[in-house]
Amino acid sequence: MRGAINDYNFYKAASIDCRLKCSSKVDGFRTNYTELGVWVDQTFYEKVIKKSVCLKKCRANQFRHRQESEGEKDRHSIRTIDEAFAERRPYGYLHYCYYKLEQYKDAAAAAYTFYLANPHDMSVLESINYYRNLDDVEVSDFVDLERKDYQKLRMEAETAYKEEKWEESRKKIEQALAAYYKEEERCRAHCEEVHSPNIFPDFDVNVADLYITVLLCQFGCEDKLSVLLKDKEENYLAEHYNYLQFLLYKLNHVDLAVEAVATALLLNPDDIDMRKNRAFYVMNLGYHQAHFIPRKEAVDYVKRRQEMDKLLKYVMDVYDTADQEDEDLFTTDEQSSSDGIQSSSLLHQKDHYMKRYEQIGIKLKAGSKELKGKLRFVADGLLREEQCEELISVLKMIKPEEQIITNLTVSEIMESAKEEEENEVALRMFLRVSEVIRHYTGQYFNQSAFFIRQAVIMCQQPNSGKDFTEGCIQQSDGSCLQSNITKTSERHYIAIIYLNDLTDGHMYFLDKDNNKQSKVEAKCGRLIGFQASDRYGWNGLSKKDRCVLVLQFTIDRTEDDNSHRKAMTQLYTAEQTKKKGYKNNRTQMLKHFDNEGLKLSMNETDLLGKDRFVVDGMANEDQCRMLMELAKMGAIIGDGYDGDQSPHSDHELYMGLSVHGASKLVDINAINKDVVQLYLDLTEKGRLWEENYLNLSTVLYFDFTHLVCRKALDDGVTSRDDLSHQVHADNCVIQRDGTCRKEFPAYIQRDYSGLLYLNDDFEGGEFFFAHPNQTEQIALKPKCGRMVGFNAGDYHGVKAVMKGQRCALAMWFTTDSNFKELAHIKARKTIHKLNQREMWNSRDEL
Ligand SMILES: O=C(O)CCC(=O)C(=O)O
Ligand SMILES: [Fe+2]
Repeated sequence: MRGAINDYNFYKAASIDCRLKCSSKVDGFRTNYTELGVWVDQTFYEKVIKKSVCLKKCRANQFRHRQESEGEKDRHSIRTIDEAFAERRPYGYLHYCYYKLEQYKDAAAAAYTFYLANPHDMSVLESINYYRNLDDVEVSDFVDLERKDYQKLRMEAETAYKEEKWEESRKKIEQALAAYYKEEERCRAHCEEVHSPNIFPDFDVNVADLYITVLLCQFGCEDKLSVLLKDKEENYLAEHYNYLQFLLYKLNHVDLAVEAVATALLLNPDDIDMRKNRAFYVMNLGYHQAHFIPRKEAVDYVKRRQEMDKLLKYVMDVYDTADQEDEDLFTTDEQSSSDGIQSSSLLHQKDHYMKRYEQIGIKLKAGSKELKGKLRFVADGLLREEQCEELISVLKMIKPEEQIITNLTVSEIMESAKEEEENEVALRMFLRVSEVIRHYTGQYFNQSAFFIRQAVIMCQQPNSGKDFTEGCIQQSDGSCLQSNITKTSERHYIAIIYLNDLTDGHMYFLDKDNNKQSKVEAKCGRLIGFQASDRYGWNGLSKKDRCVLVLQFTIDRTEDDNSHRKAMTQLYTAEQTKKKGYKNNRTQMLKHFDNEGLKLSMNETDLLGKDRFVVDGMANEDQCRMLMELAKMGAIIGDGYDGDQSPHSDHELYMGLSVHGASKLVDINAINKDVVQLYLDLTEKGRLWEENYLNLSTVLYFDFTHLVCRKALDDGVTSRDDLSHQVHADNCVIQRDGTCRKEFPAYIQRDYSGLLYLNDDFEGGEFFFAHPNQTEQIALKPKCGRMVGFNAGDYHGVKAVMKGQRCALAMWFTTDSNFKELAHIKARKTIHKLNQREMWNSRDEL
């Protein structure tokens, strides 16, 4: 029996070897059309003939020393034998023989091998139980004698994985994959072997019929191989890439991990976990759609299976049924229209995104017509004023030395961010903004594979720019316009974003004779997109620095600059380490607050909702008065609402002062620094309370902080049925059906909200929580030092302020450090600087 198994295995392996060898040999042939006449597709039949010759030779050679049995010539009996071996029937006999010979270890292995293919066979189960109870048989004796390399390696990989030996596991998984693909190829070759014809009565029909049988068999290879022990495993092959992505991530090969994600999703697009992984790489590590390219081996595999599938479907639909002679397999409707679908969906996608961008304030201002060039556009609203200022100040901080042109790259900010927290926040913003610009520009130009090639912040001093007339037309990198434009720049695009408003120093597009075609004025947040081969230049500057953010894009993946992803990864890792070490010392903190006189007035039970609280004593009367005073002096009407003085109610005046605004006022000496210090301290106290009271396991960051007043207008209206602030949630848009959707233009990054009230000398103005149908759930009256906190997704509103003015410190928190409000750090720095100056001054006086 052992001899039979050995013989069979040899026969099978040798035949497959011959087939593979001969296939690869004929695949290399170029067909000579004159050799065989024109009555058939020569390429195909010539290959068949040559392969047949090769096979005959190869087999004769392989089986030289073996006797060819009668059965070898009889395909039918070969198939029967094949089935018997596939079901492992010989092992059923084998284990019984060993049993009789009292070789129990061998018997155990044979029985186990048989059992794996016949798990429902009661007698073999009994035998296994019997062997298991024997003294000289151990668990390790139950081995699968037919186990293939690809299964063995996969098991070893899983063992290493469980033991957290990442490198070893990765190596094994890669080997398992290589072994799988090899085994699958052999499986397909074997299909040809088993179903090969040896008689040709009706040549064409027979060849076709037989080919279909082979095809069916080959298509089944995946199922056949998707077994580790005895049961078929779902997504067997895809699982390898699942392991791989985790291992590669652990081993810090993030680019390769991304490739594994793409491959896993190619093989199993419905894998929810893998989709989440993809989102993780995009959100946290700076990858985008075009980076997710699956491995070639899997692409080929899938393509081959699709082709087989298509052919088989064709067979089902057409070949077996009717006389549709003209049916052409290779120009099906699906295929001919697919290009059309693709391009129209790309256009559709562009429209979709452009609308979305409009909702968040990014507006297209000019296109090719206005700018007089095919691929050009101008859009506004890419950056807010404070973001423009921030990017400029980062440059000035890192490179303070005076230069005509100063450039700052992502890597340089990354270096500086290691020491300065402020620069870290700026770096996050820079990366976020660059990504938006990349996506926007790519969408505009209908390029889905769009990569950043280079990104710099650049400032140029006044009067250093040469005008057109002086023979140098300056480009975004400070060089002069070249007359010979290289061909390579066709695949490059440029985006220039102005960081300041200027009355001069505008950009011009030029024709080939350097005549001005169109002009774009400088304005913070204005984006100009165009092809790198376009001719453009700047007017000489006269008054202020001209600062811009310049992004160069490429559609060639090999030119993709990875410093953005490196920076994102660095930030993410640092954040994770910080989070690990982070333990909020809840009890101690709350005790400290208790000593300070803070008192919890209402908890989540009182307030009818999880994560809600009201705490009193957060500020004393003096502190409230000082902040009311600050609001009176510094609050801007319509702040945060584009200057709209009554954004919520026509009968009230709305005004606000952000931390950013307050810090600007101290900087120009318009307000006292101590009151800004108080602004910072009280909001920090509120933040700490909320983080500790809610017992959050992560840090709460400020996302936005606003000192806000709502003042009843003296408009003679005494009865009102409107609200001071309609029912809303702080991080989502309430839908008609009462659900809330986290989408633009809501501030979806906000996780928790807090309001610290400063006064109670007004009428109306109660805060209330609301039901999904927007009716009142529970209301409370503001007063000095009272803070209400809640989940930013909770529905709430403010009743009409009937008389007087109602002020509060509004705080919105996020757990996402990417949105950390930079102004708090900045304001502290400014105050620190002023304190130091004061100290020096008082020393001088002594
Ligand atoms: O001032 C209040 O009590 C609430 C204000 C509010 O909900 C908001 O501005 O989002
Ligand atoms: Fe709100």
